Amino acid sequence: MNSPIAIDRNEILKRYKTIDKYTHKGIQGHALLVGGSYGKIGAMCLASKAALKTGCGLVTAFVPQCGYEIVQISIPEAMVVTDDHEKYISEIALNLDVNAIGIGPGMGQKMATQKALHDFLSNTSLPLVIDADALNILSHNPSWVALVSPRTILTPHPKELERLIGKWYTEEEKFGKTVVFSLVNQVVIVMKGAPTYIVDGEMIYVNTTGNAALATAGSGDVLTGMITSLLAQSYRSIDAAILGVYLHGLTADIALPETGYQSFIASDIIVNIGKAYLSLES
Ligand SMILES: NC(=O)C1=CN([C@@H]2O[C@H](COP(=O)(O)OP(=O)(O)OC[C@H]3O[C@@H](n4cnc5c(N)ncnc54)[C@H](OP(=O)(O)O)[C@@H]3O)[C@@H](O)[C@H]2O)[C@@H](O)CC1
Ligand SMILES: Nc1ncnc2c1ncn2[C@@H]1O[C@H](COP(=O)(O)OP(=O)(O)O)[C@@H](O)[C@H]1O
Ligand SMILES: [Mg+2]
Repeated sequence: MNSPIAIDRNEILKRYKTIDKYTHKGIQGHALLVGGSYGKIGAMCLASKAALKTGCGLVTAFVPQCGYEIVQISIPEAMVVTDDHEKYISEIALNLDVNAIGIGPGMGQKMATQKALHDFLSNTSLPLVIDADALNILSHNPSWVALVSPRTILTPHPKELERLIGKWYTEEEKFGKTVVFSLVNQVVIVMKGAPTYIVDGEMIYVNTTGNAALATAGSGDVLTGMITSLLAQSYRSIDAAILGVYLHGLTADIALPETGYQSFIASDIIVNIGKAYLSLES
């Protein structure tokens, strides 16, 4: 295994793009977030708001009908399109001009949702982030991984990674299997944890920001929104993954003196994205 490249400020400044003075929301990128189910619409609220705060121009959330008012009221800046089903996603039918899609947070794994994911993957070649239940559905249906477009970003936590690649017995075996999965399927894998590693074929990166405050409900959902936003802003997959993971961790480092480990919640990541960006400008 190649020794990992540290994702530090230097690596970030090689990739970070400042905003053009004359940009407008129409060219700043449109991110679509797909997910949510009854009782887990919050995951989509977090992902959608994080996408907006990471800088894309437009965000649309695709949720089951029970999520309509929740997302509209909690994030007035986001647009909402609903599935035909009340409580879970049953068909991802939309006719929108978007630049990137993040799918999975809070989505559940109902049979109809599984079929919806299958049909969606068969029909999209847009830049994509696959997280949470969308990853779990792929683990249940391994042949569907072949439907995933090259350069797609997968963001598993350790349990989701195990479901995807199978059990490992040593760290070396875990990385070996992840590298093979990345090479065979041509995907970028964000191995979330402490620390987070990013695997792009044989290239392995290790993040240097973040702390245990991030061990809180919804912090992965926020990361999905952030990376999807960066993809929508035309960052290459590997750069979106690297920059998203770095900024996400940096928010927790910035907030820690005020919140401590215990009272930091996923919304605090979103609140501190601005300060994380500003620290790149100074
Ligand atoms: N407000 C909302 O709407 C929210 C909605 N959410 C949505 O809920 C759905 C289910 O997602 P989920 O991740 O909670 O469940 P699941 O895949 O069974 O994994 C849990 C198990 O994985 C493990 N594990 C996790 N991290 C680990 C680590 N760092 N290091 C080691 N192990 C780790 C750990 O396993 P254990 O160690 O207990 O065996 C843990 O018990 C999903 O759609 C998500 O988006 C949530 O985001 C919450 C907020
Ligand atoms: N102890 C920790 N130190 C640093 N980062 C952590 C720690 N625990 C969790 N994280 C980060 O928090 C996020 C958790 O993601 P995930 O488990 O998908 O949360 P959720 O599904 O609740 O949104 C990941 O980005 C992970 O790297
Ligand atoms: Mg998660």
